[in-house]
Amino acid sequence: MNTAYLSIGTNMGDREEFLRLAIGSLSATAGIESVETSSIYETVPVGVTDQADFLNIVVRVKTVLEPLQLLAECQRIEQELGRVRTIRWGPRTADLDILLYNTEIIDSKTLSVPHPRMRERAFVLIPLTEIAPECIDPITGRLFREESVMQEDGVVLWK
Ligand SMILES: Nc1nc2nc(S)n(CCO)c2c(=O)[nH]1
Repeated sequence: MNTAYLSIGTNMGDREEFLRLAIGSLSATAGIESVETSSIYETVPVGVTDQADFLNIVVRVKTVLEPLQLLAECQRIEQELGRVRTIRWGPRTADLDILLYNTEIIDSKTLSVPHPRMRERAFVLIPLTEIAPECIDPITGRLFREESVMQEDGVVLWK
């Protein structure tokens, strides 16, 4: 059994409903045995800042799926929830990013793990360290909570 961490973000429509649907779809996916979720955080947009605030969570999944199979399922769920890739970094109904897969380091055209921008994203680090405070960066060998500067501004507990 493998352990993967995913970041889920949404800033369009009924944001909480999109999170609920994304979690439900993950739980119903063949090969995903369990889904544990962090609290929900409301977060200011990073990247393209003139857009609506996001709701973000991090989930821990136990899965027999290989990394690229898990990626395909995340992309399927994004499509199911109406993700239209128009403006890069723009608004989205649901964005599912693979953060970590066991302690693997993957660097391919289609998938980079650990997620290359996760260390600079408080909207990832805060929910990640909530559900996995002992999570270690497979590249540096250090705890994410210690190695990453977590600018907590812009990330507020929603529920
Ligand atoms: N706060 C926040 N900013 C973001 N910018 C992008 S792109 N995204 C989508 C995830 O890559 C987000 C997000 O999920 N949350």
